[in-house]
Amino acid sequence: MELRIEQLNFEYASHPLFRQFNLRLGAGITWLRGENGAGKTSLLKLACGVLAPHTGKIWIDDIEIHAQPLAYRLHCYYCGGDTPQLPWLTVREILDMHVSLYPGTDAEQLNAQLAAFHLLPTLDQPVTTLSLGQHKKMQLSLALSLPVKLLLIDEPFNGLDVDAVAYLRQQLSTPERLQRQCIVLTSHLEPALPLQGTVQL
Ligand SMILES: Nc1ncnc2c1ncn2[C@@H]1O[C@H](COP(=O)(O)OP(=O)(O)OP(=O)(O)O)[C@@H](O)[C@H]1O
Repeated sequence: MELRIEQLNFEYASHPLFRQFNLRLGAGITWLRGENGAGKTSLLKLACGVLAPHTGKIWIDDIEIHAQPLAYRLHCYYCGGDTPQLPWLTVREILDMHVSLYPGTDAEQLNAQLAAFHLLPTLDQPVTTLSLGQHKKMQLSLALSLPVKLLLIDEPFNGLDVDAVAYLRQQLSTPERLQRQCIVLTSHLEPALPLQGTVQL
C-alpha cells in the first residue's frame, strides 16, 4: 500500500505551512521529524482528513481523500494526543463506535490489546476519567487493532509507562504488520523501531 501526497498547499491564517509539498510512502514505519512547530501534527491531520488541503491531492493507493472521503477514512486511523471528542461516552462506547465505523475489526484482537494495556477494568468508566496515559493506551489499542492500511501516530510513546513502551515497540515491529501497513509516526526522540525511512520537515 502507498500514501501519496502531491502538490500540497496548506496554511493557517497566521502563516503558510506547506507549499507544493510532495510525499510518497510505502509499507513499514516512517519517522516524521522536525522541530516544534514544523508541521508534523498538521501533516498527520491532513493525511487523515481532519484538516483539508487548500490545494493538492492525497491518496491511499488509488483512493483520493477529496474524491472519496468515506472510502478513504475506512483505510486510515489517526492516533493523536487530543482529549476525548465525545466526553459523555464511556470507554466501551468509544471502542464500540470505532468497531462499527471500521468493518472487519477483530474484536478479540482489540480485547487482547486492551488487556495488554491493562485497560479492561476501565471499560465502563466515562472516557473523561481516564488518565493521560490511559487515554493514549485506549487510542493505541484501536490503532493496533483496526484493519487500516495507514496508521498515523502522533508521539506514540508520550505518557506511556515503561512496560507499555516496550509492548508498543514489540507490536509495531512485527513483520506481518510492517508488510501490510504504512505507519507514520512523529517523535522527538529516536523511536527505536525498524524504520523504512525518515522524513524531515
Ligand atoms: N489551529 C491552528 N491555528 C493556527 N495555527 C496553528 C494551528 N495549529 C497549529 N498551528 C501552527 O502551525 C504550526 C505547525 O504546528 P504543528 O502542531 O503541526 O507542529 P508540530 O511539528 O507538530 O509541533 P510540535 O513538535 O511542537 O508538536 C505551528 O506554528 C503552530 O503554531
